Amino acid sequence: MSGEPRPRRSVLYMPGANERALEKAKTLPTDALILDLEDSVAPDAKAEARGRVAAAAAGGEYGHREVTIRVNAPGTPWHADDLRAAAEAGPDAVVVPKVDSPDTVRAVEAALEAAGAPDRTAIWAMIETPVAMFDARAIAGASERLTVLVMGTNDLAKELHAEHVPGRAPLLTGLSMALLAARATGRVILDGVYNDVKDTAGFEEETLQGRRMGFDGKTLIHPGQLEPCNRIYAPAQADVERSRRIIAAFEEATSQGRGVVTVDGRMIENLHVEEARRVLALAEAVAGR
Ligand SMILES: CC(C)(COP(=O)(O)OP(=O)(O)OC[C@H]1O[C@@H](n2cnc3c(N)ncnc32)[C@H](O)[C@@H]1OP(=O)(O)O)[C@@H](O)C(=O)NCCC(=O)NCCSC(=O)C[C@H](O)C(=O)O
Ligand SMILES: [Mg+2]
Repeated sequence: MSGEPRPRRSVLYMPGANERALEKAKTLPTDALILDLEDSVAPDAKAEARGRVAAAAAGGEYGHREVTIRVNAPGTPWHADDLRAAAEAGPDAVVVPKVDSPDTVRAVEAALEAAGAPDRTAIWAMIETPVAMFDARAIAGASERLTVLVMGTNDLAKELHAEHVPGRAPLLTGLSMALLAARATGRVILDGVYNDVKDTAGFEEETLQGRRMGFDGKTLIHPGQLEPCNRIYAPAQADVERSRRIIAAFEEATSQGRGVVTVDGRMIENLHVEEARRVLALAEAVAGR
């Protein structure tokens, strides 16, 4: 289920109880949506939000946007009902918070299948606890239905007793461990949210940091974060042109029996050509939006 260069530059959370936001999302330039039943929904509003979110996901009015439902965490009173409702709605994915072990993934998979979830409904696992960091590779590889890891940097900071600081030094170990797990298992991985919705410069700095680390996209909490996020996670025109030059130069070199060449003064080998092809495929997929 993974491996396709499907753009997931921007993945916007919205509170499942907020009807206006659910409606507004149909026109927002986001690659994917997470209709939230967990932290952004008060306990008294959970049941109503569940029905609202399931109807929105089943309604099929979100166009190219992937629609996912974030259920409440395993062990909470709402988890089983959320999974059943999500399975019946058949979204693109069910986002599971606070996944701490491969057994949790398998239990979610079994519950979705027992409730008749279609094959197209993937599992996205949130990696947001210290325990999950140490088991990230086993979690990521626990099921073929699991296609995406999602960083939960608010919960991670809370669990670590860490502060949110520019550069995210306290979180870098966890971010890197989850990234290694995603790449080791061929999964997509999304960066965590930036809480200050008015701080555009801070948001851009953190988004660029995530892209440079290797994330495939970022989770967001406000429509104002969409434009910079889509821009930063799309290959820039200069990268596209350089990728084309790399492929052309390497093809010419190999036709002459050489396995290495320079482009713009830098050594290019087969591995750089693979990366150039990945950039072009992503640019093409983004252009198709
Ligand atoms: C953060 C917010 C509470 C800010 O709300 P508000 O002050 O009302 O925003 P604005 O007035 O600027 O809103 C302008 C318009 O945009 C719409 N809007 C706002 N946010 C969204 C959204 N997320 N999706 C869709 N539309 C949105 C407003 O309705 C306004 O529309 P209009 O009236 O037509 O002008 C709010 O942005 C918000 O609730 N964000 C999402 C919060 C959320 O989902 N949190 C849970 C996920 S974060 C998390 O838990 C990560 C993880 O688990 C971890 O551990 O890190
Ligand atoms: Mg969280």
